Order: sequence, then structure tokens, then C-alpha cells
Amino acid sequence: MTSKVVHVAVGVIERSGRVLIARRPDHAHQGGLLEFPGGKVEPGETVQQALVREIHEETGLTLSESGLAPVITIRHDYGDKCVLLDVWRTTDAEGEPVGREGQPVEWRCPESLRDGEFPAANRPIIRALRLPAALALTGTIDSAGQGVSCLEQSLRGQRPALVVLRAPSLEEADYRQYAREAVSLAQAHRVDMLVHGSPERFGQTPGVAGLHLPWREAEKLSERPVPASSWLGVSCHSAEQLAHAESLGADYAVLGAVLPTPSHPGESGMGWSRFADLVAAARLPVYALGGMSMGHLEIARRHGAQGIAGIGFWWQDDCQNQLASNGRQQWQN
Ligand SMILES: Nc1nc2c([nH]c(=O)n2[C@@H]2O[C@H](COP(=O)(O)OP(=O)(O)OP(=O)(O)O)[C@@H](O)[C@H]2O)c(=O)[nH]1
Repeated sequence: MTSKVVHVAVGVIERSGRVLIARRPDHAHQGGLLEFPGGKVEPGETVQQALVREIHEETGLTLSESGLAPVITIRHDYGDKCVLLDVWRTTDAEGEPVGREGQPVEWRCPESLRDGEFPAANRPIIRALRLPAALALTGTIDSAGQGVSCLEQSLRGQRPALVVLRAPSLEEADYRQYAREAVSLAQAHRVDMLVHGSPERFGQTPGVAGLHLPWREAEKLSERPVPASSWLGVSCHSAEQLAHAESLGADYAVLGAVLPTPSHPGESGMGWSRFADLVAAARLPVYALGGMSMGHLEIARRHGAQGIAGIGFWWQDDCQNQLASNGRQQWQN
């Protein structure tokens, strides 16, 4: 274990749906691999100031500090060096990039980025760029048929990028039927659907985009139960659970409850400060769960979250129709 932590400002510079990638010089630490441009934060600098300086030095692009938004922080020990990658994104870089230190630079689609092309610490950054800002969970239902019609209605109202099909009240056979119909509905709406529950459910649902493990399922596992090409999420409530999710190779975790929520009456929630502490120590994208509306997205991001997760802000069942039609907010990626 190395003790000194090097604080590194890392920039995800986005333009027309692509991100700017550079190649690290062969002689540098993690040399020859791809990277997001950036560099060490110098004493007396804020991370935003360091990023504006580094990006200009390396690529000639001009960034504004106010145009930077936090993505994720990752602490990683390479054995010979311990880094804290402080990752920020911007869409308003000015100029055309050139490799001013002789390094090749190119624009790439986030979907084309492969883990093995980058230093190991970058895996969560690549996940964070592909994951949406809002993770939608399906609401309580009594039957597969009711679930499918609520899902259809909800997808017609809004189209989240990623939906977790949660239905704890259904028997196994009913869940299987629900999942099959839900996946074809999701495909028609070009939405990625994840089954919620055991790894068997993933195997039994053709066309599903991934698996979301409740903690009771995650704790039984010691390795990733789905291929790298599918999503894996885990519900967590503590630092130990987040560490276990990471050891399973999860692509994201959901952490809560952050605020009081109608689904858990009488529970106060951990609050944003505790949430931020737990996220700061985690090495995967983390969604805030519990009492979330789209209006909480900004505060969640400020506390290190990938975004928000929940039911109430998108799911339309009979009691929520009124709410949804009164004030629908746009989904953001
Ligand atoms: N810029 C950048 N550094 C990364 C990424 N991923 C990652 O692990 N790192 C690590 O973070 C550290 C950044 O150092 P750097 O060499 O880019 O910083 P710098 O330009 O200030 O370095 P120098 O002054 O030593 O030349 C290196 O140890 C590098 O391996 C990434 O995506 N971008």
C-alpha cells in the first residue's frame, strides 16, 4: 500500500456525443494506455483551476471553470502510486484539440471505450459515462398484467434509459411472465430493462439488459454473475456493502435511503452528508435512493452521486396519475 495520494484532475470533454481521449506517453506512469486528459493538482490550486490549466497545456482547448460538472472521484492504489482521480465533465470546451505534448488525441463514443485500453482506475469513469442520470425502478403491483399496463403507461409518459423491474410481491412464475412481457415492451421503447432479484432470473429472461441484485442476493455471491456486456447493479446501505458490490464487478450501486420515503415510513434516512462520505470511499458509480424527485438531481450530483434512483418520479399507477400529469419533468442523461 502506498501512502501518499496524488490528486489528479481528470476532464471528460464532450462534443456531439463523443469524448476526447489521449494516449499516455510510453515512458509515463501507465504509459501507452489511453486516458482522459488531465494532470496533477498543484499546491494552492482548486481541482477546477488545475483542469483548466492542464487541458490547455495538453490540448490547447479553453475551458471555463463554471462549465465543469462533477462526475465521480476514484481512489486507486497502483502499488507504485496511489491516485485520487477527481473527474469532471464539460460540454463547452472552446477550440480544436491538438496533442501539444506530442500525444495522439481523438474523439470517441463512450460506448466504444474498452476497459483494457485504459489504466485500471478508469473502469468506473467509463461506466459513469454510459449510465444515465436517473435510474428508474418499477412500482408496487398486484399482478403481472397490472405491472405490464402500468409499465406501458409509464414508458409512454417518460422514457428513462435504464429501468429496474422490481416486483417483490410477485410469485416466481408471475415474475417470469412479467419480465418477459416487460422486456419486449422496453425493447419497443428502446429502453434497457434490468431484472431485479436472483441471477437465475437473468438467465430466464431472454433479451434482458442486465441484473440488479438486492443486497440479500448480492451477499451470497463472490463473483460477477452476468457477462461484462450486461449491466450489473447492487442495492447497498453501508460502506461494507459498497465494497462488496465493487468486488463483484458491479457497474453501479444504489445507496439509501438518503431521505425519508413513503415506502419506509418512520425511517429518517442517512442524509446527504453521510451519503457523500460513503460515496467518496466507493469506487463505482452510486445512485442516491429514497425520497428522490428529479429536483434532487443537482444536490445528489454535488454529493458525488451518479444521479438519482427511485419509483415516485416516473412510475404511473392509479394513485400517481394525477401527480405525474401535474408536473412532469424531463429526463436527462
Ligand atoms: N490524466 C489522467 N491520469 C490518469 C488517468 N487514469 C489514471 O489512472 N491516471 C493516473 O493519474 C496520474 C496523473 O498523472 P499525469 O502524469 O497525467 O499528471 P501530470 O501531467 O501532472 O504529470 P507530470 O507532471 O508527472 O508529467 C498518473 O499516475 C496516471 O497513471 C486518466 O484518465 N487521465
